[in-house]
Amino acid sequence: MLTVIGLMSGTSLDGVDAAVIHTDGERIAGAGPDISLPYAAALRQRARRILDHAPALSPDDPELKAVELEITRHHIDAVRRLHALVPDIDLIGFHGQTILHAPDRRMTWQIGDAAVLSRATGLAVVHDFRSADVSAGGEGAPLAPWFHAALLHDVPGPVAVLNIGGVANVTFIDADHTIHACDTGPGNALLDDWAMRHTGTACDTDGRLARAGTANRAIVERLLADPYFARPAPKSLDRQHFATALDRVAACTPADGAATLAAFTIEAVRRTPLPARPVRWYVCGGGRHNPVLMQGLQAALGVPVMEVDHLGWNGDALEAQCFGFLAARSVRGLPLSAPTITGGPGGLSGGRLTCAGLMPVPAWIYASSRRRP
Ligand SMILES: Nc1ncnc2c1ncn2[C@@H]1O[C@H](COP(=O)(O)OP(=O)(O)OP(=O)(O)O)[C@@H](O)[C@H]1O
Ligand SMILES: CC(=O)N[C@H]1[C@@H]2OC[C@@H](O2)[C@@H](O)[C@@H]1O[C@H](C)C(=O)O
Repeated sequence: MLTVIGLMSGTSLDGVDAAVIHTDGERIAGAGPDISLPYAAALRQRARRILDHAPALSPDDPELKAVELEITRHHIDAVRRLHALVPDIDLIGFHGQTILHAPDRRMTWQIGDAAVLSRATGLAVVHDFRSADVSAGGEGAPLAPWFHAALLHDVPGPVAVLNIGGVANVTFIDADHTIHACDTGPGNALLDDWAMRHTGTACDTDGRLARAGTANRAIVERLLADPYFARPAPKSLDRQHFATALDRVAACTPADGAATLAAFTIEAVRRTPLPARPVRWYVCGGGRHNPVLMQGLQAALGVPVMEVDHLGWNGDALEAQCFGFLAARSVRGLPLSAPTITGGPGGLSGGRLTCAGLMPVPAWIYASSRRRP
């Protein structure tokens, strides 16, 4: 078993989540402490501008480099705090910040400097988890299903795990424990942008705005006419894929617009084609704190919908733990790709190892059964 710090900076751009996990990339022996370090509003805005302009940006763009360094600094800070609590860390799993995701153009771009993180912490870092799959023709996402399936190994299927982050993604585990996955559609990102526009807050806290409004069903149907929803899984999304949805609700009152965007997220989940009907849905990600989304999902799905916390999981640390787990998979050469998860070839591993902080490289890395893509 390795003791790994997993790091995630999600599409909501709210900050770094960091968590310690004990794992060999197949089983999970336990979890350690976790923390979240929020980005200040100014950094969120700068990161958001980078994300909005990413398709046209050069990798050497000075503002991109400055934001990348600032984001890396937050990750270093998060690792140092956890390392002080758990001294025997073997490895870091560093997702970075996705600023662009276009698998159809064989492109996925996560910023964050793994060499700087490794040097600053003295730890080996696995990063760039999605590129190998995308290069091989896969979606490069979602990757969390590997972790969800490991956590659910003794839970009878069919069940679904729904992650409501900026984008939402589902892991479906069938009765025979085969895994199917895809991004379902928007998560919180549109609601966050709408709330910022109308209330100046980073999200529709506790669904207060949406609860006061009425969803415009005609607009929801038009939004669901996006070709993404007709595509079969596996499939994945860029955070900005549905950005024009905000124009479609522009004439609504703030409350009705929020209710309509919440209904869009819910209806996209309901219409996601799955191999069988889950008997239960377990929800993780920040969207589970929004009661309008949770109650709407319960009504739409017609089977129990509960927070993953009911399973004893830590719903707020889950993605960070996941990238610790995936780092352990990576150094062991275990698959990160699968035809029914990312659409990439079965058996393909992923992630890149950087040991800039270590001289010599720890022996266990060579002792493990690493197979590089
Ligand atoms: N009390 C709350 N009420 C409403 N929404 C909330 C609340 N708490 C968190 N959220 C939502 O959760 C979001 C953060 O979720 P999360 O941390 O899962 O996102 P992420 O890690 O960026 O996502 P991704 O899975 O896309 O990488 C916030 O942007 C907000 O929309
Ligand atoms: C490209 C990218 O960063 N995708 C994220 C995003 O956030 C949610 C959804 O879109 C999912 O596909 C993925 O993250 C999770 C952790 C995943 O890979 O499973």
